Amino acid sequence: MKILTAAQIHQLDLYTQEAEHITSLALMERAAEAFVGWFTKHTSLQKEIWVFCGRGNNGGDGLAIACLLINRGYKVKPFIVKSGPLTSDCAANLSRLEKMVAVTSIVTEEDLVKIPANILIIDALLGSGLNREVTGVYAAIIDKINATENKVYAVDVPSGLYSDYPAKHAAIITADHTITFQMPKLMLFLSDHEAFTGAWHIVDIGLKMEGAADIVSDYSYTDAAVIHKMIRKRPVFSHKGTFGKVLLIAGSKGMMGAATLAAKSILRTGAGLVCVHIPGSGVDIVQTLIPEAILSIDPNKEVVTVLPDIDGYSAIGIGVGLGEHPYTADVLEELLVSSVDPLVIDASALNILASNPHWITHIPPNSILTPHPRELERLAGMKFQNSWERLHKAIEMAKKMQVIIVLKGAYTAVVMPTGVVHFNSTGNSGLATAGSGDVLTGIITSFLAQGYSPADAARLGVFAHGYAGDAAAEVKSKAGMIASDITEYLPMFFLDFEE
Ligand SMILES: NC(=O)C1=CN([C@@H]2O[C@H](COP(=O)(O)OP(=O)(O)OC[C@H]3O[C@@H](n4cnc5c(N)ncnc54)[C@H](O)[C@@H]3O)[C@@H](O)[C@H]2O)[C@@H](O)CC1
Ligand SMILES: [K+]
Repeated sequence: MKILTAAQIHQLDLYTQEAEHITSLALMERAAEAFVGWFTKHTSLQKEIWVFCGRGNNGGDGLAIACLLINRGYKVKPFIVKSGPLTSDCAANLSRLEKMVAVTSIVTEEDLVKIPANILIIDALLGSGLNREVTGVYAAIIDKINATENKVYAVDVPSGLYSDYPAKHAAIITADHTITFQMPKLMLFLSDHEAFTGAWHIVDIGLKMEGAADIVSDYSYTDAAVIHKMIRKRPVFSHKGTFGKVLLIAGSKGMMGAATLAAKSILRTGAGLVCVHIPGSGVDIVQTLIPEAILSIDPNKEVVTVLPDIDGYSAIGIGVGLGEHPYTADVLEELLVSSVDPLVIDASALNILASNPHWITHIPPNSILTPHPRELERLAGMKFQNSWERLHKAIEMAKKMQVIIVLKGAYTAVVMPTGVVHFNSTGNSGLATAGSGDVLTGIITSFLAQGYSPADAARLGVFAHGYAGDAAAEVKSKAGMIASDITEYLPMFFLDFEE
């Protein structure tokens, strides 16, 4: 699903109105109904609801929401900012609401009343039309709402947060839930914004998505629909060679578990065969834990010192648990120089690269690098001030290096060599556990070996990893799940998307 800017969404609104011969007021009513559908499912009738509405169409949504909630028996106290003129749809909903209940006007800060405890708040002050710093009466209301302990539900976006770029001002609603219309906005994906957005949820307001076909966006959201189109069925007439042969160069003394996790994930993702090149001391461990894997044994017991024969493999992954011994670094250099096809590069291999930045030119184009934020900082040779800077540095690096960067975290960003970014939709905080990255490397390498393009292998891999993590968390809990559970729940992904 494309992620559109506020201006592009407005374009889509107009397209929908024209295509369906409906007014903007009717579309606003749909948005209000979609919000209320979510809201009534997740709240009870018991608490009074204060609805704060601004002068634009976000405020119009708030007023329409208030009407709908009153009709459903909720006790509602609405407020309208009247520091200037209202948009026509906002005014239309205000006169409708005023026939049902008294609406308190807020013209200046003096009109603000004390907000009691134990109510629910709907924030419909400012939406995607925000185009300047928030000051004056809007800022005063936002501060007052944020100072209470009440649960806050933001309509479309938390008021004060721009949809497409970070805000510099302080007056931004800190919502518990953001109910966003039709598609996620770019700002919902930045970790620094979690305090403002809370948990966010997409509700369908029936915009005609074919109107977005020609709209160009550098950002997209990898949801289940995308994956259903991407994933291929396994052919009936197949043998293990059909599904690719993976070489994994991994492990060092004390970190053989990483090699095991990645190798097992390669197999659980459906590759036909995996050969793991490990130091000698890991043989019993890996052979016992994964009898299905073939071993290539390094002459050194503790670290990888020799590059095995790389011919005949459909994909090669390097880095998990390797350590950064100088001999191991030499192996990485040799692999980079002698490879033509894209590689999957993770963990120790990324740190070795960060220490040897001149090797970057040897990385085969379209290779997949899977750094977590700290590893990206080391690769970039700088500290990032915030997640916006981090994302933009990743885009710059992916373009410059002509590689795919999988920037790991909530909504993992898969950044293409073109600069296009695909945010992932699956996963939970339980994935932030030791070994989870090793599992991801295994999954991506496996998809690559099965003939998916590097771009698809990265997006599929990240989605499947998150999906398996969600399935694991349902049974084992977010805190209680461990990396090997992600591997064990990978079959859930294939049952739901391939079978
Ligand atoms: N466009 C449409 O057809 C639809 C829009 N919808 C709603 O409309 C919202 C967008 O509405 P608008 O474009 O009217 O904009 P907003 O309601 O977000 O903003 C209202 C007005 O506030 C002004 N403003 C901007 N920044 C300000 C600031 N810092 N301080 C004070 N005033 C400021 C703007 O000039 C704008 O006219 C969406 O977020 C969504 O909630 C939905 O009803 C669905 C349909
Ligand atoms: K809002």
